[in-house]
Amino acid sequence: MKSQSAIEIEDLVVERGRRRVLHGIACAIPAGSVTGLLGPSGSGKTTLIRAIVGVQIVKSGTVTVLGMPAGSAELRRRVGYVTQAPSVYADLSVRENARYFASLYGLGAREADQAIKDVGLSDAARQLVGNLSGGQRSRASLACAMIGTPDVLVLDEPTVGQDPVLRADLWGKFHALAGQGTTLLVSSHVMDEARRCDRLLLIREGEIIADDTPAAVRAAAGTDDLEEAFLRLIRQRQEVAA
Ligand SMILES: Nc1ncnc2c1ncn2[C@@H]1O[C@H](COP(=O)(O)OP(=O)(O)OP(=O)(O)O)[C@@H](O)[C@H]1O
Repeated sequence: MKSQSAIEIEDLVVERGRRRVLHGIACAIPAGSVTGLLGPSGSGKTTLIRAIVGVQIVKSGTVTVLGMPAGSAELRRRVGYVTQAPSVYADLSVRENARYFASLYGLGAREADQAIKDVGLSDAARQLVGNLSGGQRSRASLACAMIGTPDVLVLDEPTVGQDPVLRADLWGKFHALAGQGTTLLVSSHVMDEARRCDRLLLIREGEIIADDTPAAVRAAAGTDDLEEAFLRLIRQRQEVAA
């Protein structure tokens, strides 16, 4: 059976600062999976994410999330979004932040503490967020976004600044959430993270150049190395265009 799509994008065109940055993107992101959005800096990852969470003005095209137009009021509680800039209160402790976000969902201390544990921040739970390292702060944001188990969780470069052990733990957590039915879209410009995804969307200069499983991307490019595969797919496109 074909898995249902949680996010569907058709002919999406976005202009920023009078420059076209997404050129007619079309893709479908299956429900209950971890999809990696990978591409170089400036390729349009954050812009695409902004369109999915409904905060980006689009020139044309459609973005449908859980069967509704992106940005619909009903999606607010069902879609979690972690931006690159931490979105937690610096003058509250990690625990106070988590409990505050839990209260918005009618949840309590138990769920808040579990989310803190899930991102490996239990030891820092009493610290003010303003006193944390950058990597710890972004994990605090992630914990708050995971509370309430949204149906769709969109994470913009969530593993930047994390050490390799924590990165592996976080990816484990992403897959556990997907196993429970959450659809995750995780952006990264680190190709090493691509192998950890169920599916990949490779984006370059505002165009999708691959939308498949890591294994299929490797096979299409004829290499086991995903970074090399990305380069080969770019070259293939350039040859076709020439
Ligand atoms: N507010 C803005 N006004 C004008 N142009 C913008 C704005 N924000 C981004 N851009 C441009 O849009 C393009 C896509 O940017 P975007 O932030 O989506 O890329 P990205 O892939 O997320 O990059 P990074 O990995 O560095 O975060 C870039 O060329 C960028 O310069």
